[in-house]
Amino acid sequence: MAAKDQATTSDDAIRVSGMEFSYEAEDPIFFDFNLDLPAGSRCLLVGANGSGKTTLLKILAGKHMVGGKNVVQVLSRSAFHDTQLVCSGDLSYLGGSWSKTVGSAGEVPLQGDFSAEHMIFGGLDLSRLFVFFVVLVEGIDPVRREKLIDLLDINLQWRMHKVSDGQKRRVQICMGLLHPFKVLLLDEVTVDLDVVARMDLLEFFKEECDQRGATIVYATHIFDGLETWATHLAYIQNGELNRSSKMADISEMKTSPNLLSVVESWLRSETKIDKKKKEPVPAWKPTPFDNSPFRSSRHMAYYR
Ligand SMILES: Nc1ncnc2c1ncn2[C@@H]1O[C@H](COP(=O)(O)OP(=O)(O)OP(=O)(O)O)[C@@H](O)[C@H]1O
Repeated sequence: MAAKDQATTSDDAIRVSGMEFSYEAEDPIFFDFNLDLPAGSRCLLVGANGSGKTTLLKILAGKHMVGGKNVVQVLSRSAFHDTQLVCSGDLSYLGGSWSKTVGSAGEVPLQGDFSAEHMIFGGLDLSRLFVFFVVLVEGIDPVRREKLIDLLDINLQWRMHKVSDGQKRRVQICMGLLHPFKVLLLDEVTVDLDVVARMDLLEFFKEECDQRGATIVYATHIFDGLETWATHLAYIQNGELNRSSKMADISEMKTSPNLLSVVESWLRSETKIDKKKKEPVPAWKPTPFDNSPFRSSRHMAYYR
């Protein structure tokens, strides 16, 4: 699926070929990185802390520019250059911590009078609003909105400055899902949710992919219930795509169908390799013999 030399198909929702990226004045995070995902897939993005998951999701969301115009394509359009991808709501990114203003929550496309720009210019701070106003975005299918409000158990009378982190997160997720996205990028968004909200949300995502052909990439460290949820898995190690395949093709899952143990074993062996690489070369220590006229090569060899 992901190999550079493997032919991509026209129904790929995500296509990354030969991508290189580095943060300003830093060593490259990605070098010649390739990933293809077919429309309708639900791909888990796994990897150790700092391996590059968030960076990759942000690149797919068009938030970071990479060299070359068609290197990162979402729905056959350039993720960075085609701003309509996000503005239309076809591409939605949900991640990071909840922010108080629409300006930052504007990762979610808001339309109509409640547009992100309008709110920023108005200097309006979402944090004191009734949730009712936050989710009442114009041009949204009311049935879909009701479904999401019900699914996420959102009380429209909540005041944003008086709700818990998990409740804020539910509102953020609701806003991000109001528009029927075609590609959804999720960066560990279920972390504040209780188990019922999380499982219901995963089921909703599954329906979106199965019924509408939407594509989801989900970076997470929480694997409960994901064995049967995901269709694909991409494992990033230090900016390299270590594995990328259909879930059904992961050989380790056939012997132990427990995703947590499988990923844990990958990360543990990765840590061992990294530790070996980092093992310091024993430093040469000067000894009393070094300055002695009687020192022998045997002594020197012993101390080095
Ligand atoms: N704004 C930045 N400037 C410079 N380096 C950064 C920046 N953001 C991330 N990095 C570096 O890029 C690498 C990948 O970070 P990234 O956040 O993509 O990892 P991650 O896999 O999402 O990690 P985690 O599982 O901890 O969320 C890390 O080495 C990190 O230090």
